[in-house]
Amino acid sequence: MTDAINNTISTTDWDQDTKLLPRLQLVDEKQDFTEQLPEYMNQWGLGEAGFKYNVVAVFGSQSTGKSTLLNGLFGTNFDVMNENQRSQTTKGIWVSRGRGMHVLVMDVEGTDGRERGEDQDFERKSALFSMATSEVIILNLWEHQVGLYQGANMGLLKTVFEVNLQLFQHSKTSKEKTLLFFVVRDHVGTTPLENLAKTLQSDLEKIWAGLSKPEGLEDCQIHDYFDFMYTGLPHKILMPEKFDEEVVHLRQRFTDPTNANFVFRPEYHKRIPADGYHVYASGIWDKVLTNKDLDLPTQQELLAQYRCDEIAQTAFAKFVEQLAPFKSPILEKGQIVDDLGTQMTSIRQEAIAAFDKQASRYHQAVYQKKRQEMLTKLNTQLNVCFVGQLKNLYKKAIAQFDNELKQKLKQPNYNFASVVTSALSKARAVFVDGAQVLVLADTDWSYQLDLEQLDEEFEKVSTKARADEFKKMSKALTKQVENDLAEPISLALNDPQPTTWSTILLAYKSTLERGFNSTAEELEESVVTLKRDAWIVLRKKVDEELADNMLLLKLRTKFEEKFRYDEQGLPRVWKPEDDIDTYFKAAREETLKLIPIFAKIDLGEDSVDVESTEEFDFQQSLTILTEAKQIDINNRFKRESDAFYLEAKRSVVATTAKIPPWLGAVILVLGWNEFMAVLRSPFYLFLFIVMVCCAYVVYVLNLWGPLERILSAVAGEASRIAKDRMIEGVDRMREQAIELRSMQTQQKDKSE
Ligand SMILES: Nc1nc2c(ncn2[C@@H]2O[C@H](COP(=O)(O)OP(=O)(O)OP(=O)(O)O)[C@@H](O)[C@H]2O)c(=O)[nH]1
Repeated sequence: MTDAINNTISTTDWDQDTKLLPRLQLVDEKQDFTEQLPEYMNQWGLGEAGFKYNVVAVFGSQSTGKSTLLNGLFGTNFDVMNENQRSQTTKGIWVSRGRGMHVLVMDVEGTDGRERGEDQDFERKSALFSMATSEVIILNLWEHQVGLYQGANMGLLKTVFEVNLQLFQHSKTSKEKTLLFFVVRDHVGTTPLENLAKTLQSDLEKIWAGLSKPEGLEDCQIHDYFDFMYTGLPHKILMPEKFDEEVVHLRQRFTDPTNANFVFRPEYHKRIPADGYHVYASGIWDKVLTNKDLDLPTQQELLAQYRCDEIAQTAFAKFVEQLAPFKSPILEKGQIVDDLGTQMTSIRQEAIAAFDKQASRYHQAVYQKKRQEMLTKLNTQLNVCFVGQLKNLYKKAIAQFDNELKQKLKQPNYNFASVVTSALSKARAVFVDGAQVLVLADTDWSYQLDLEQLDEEFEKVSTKARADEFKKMSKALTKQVENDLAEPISLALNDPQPTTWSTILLAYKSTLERGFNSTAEELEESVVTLKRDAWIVLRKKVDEELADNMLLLKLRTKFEEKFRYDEQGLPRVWKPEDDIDTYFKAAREETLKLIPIFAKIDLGEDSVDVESTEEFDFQQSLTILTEAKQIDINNRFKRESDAFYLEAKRSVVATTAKIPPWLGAVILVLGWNEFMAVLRSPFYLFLFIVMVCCAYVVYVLNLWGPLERILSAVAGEASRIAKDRMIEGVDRMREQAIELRSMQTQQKDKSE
């Protein structure tokens, strides 16, 4: 701020700035404030001047050569009264820029205006306005007016002081000073300027003392608010050259900061940035017109608020424009903008810089407040992109995790846990790296919640993958167990021994060892389930093998082995002297002893690591046959074995049913003739030998059974055919009988 004020004036060369400067009626006769000031400020090249401009206003009685003085001093072209008409020329307030300098020059309508009559109202209003907007007030007065305490000028000065007190009544601490620059016109020189100044000064103090001061400002001094400067100018009409020379000399005080009497000292500056001057000036005039309380600090604050809002709006509009290209791909297309963090920072930086550039010149408290508001507004907009990009990063991370898992799990020889860990860390990095750079400074943005949610989502995906993996493994293991155990179980159960179950358990364990790969070990909780599943498969296989019929078959086979075969494994041919009952009992007892072996899986010394669940009871799974079932099987087997017993008994009877020797003697005696006839007849002998040979072959090849069946089949067929023939013959006979009877009946009818 200090630097800005130190550079309050910026001058260009008087001689080079020859372009005609346009002037503007700031307040017209109807007391309306112009709307063209911003436009003129730009034309005058002051729009962007910041604090580098000064304002001077001229006050004085009407037709005291004010416009002439300003035109001479500042190169302006305010209207000057035509000598012939001598009527008021300046109406309202006019403003222009000084030639070759950044100075706004205000030509104020003359006071005690004859043409306004007793209307002192405008004088007060213009005084208030000039005091509020200008750093230097030139008070123009004729030399002969000096010392006339009751004169028109004194009334004007009284007004100036009063309005000044009004302007600063609320600001007890900071008293902004204004320079009152008295220009004594037509200064002849007989009374030295110093004497005139003294007279004026004492008059001013008298006026000041006579003022009724506002509450709290009773003791304030005139010098608290004003600095004074006095100068005289020769008669313009009588001594034009001298007048012009003095004016040029006087101009130095307005243009040369190094001049000892330089008027635009920093402490007089109203600290209104040039771009806000029109708002400030029109606001002041508005207050002046409506006769509302006017105090400068409040006005400056109001101006700051208004202008800061305006500046913020412009900066914000540009910011929105710059942000738009990022918003749409993020929000509508779900894209991820790579350098979004950097882009957001730079766009925000640019907007803040644009705001700072102009707004920082205004009331500091207001500026800081508005800056904070602006920052919040920018951050709110940027947050939309932040949140959108986070969402897109979130989706990307999940998709990447899912894809990588699927791909890696398709490859051979993977380790599930390491595949999950690596995919997880990569996908997490996608989100975290992307999110980190999005968190802008001066924000409370955080992606922690999203990260937590993402972790949960990762967990869900990996749980699903784990479940799939488990299913896959379980299926493979079940198949393997089925394949590997089918044969050993079948073999072991077909040859039941006390060691049967330990053989089966051994096969089960070695299958499990081969079935679990490293992945299974990673899936700790699953291993338990897999073991259980494998056990269930084993149990199913055992059930199949020991289904009722299969079990009975096994028992029967075992029984047959014992009962029908001897120790050498040869089939037994029962002889009458054999003790079939004992053999039978022994074989049956031994076979029945197998039922308890089959009935329960005997773990023996082995231990099987299978955990029970609510649905599955391991201990119960060891029981294959319940007590009732065992009894049932027992009974059924006994019934079946009875058949073997009977068969054995029958075969003994068959072998013992021999022809008695006496019957041979009877046959020989009775059949001697036939026997001899056979021996004597070569044909019969041959036939006999053939029959004997056939019988021998049938006996040797044990074809008696089939032969018997063939013969019985042939006999059956022959009897059937004979039966059919007989039925046919009977039918035919019946038909013939019927026919005969009908013929007889016909003949009888004819004869009658
Ligand atoms: N005696 C004298 N007359 C001057 C001087 N300067 C200007 N005049 C004349 O005074 C008359 C009024 O000059 P303006 O410059 O129009 O005075 P003004 O104070 O701006 O007048 P209003 O704007 O009407 O109040 C003109 O005719 C000038 O020629 C001066 O230094 N001495």
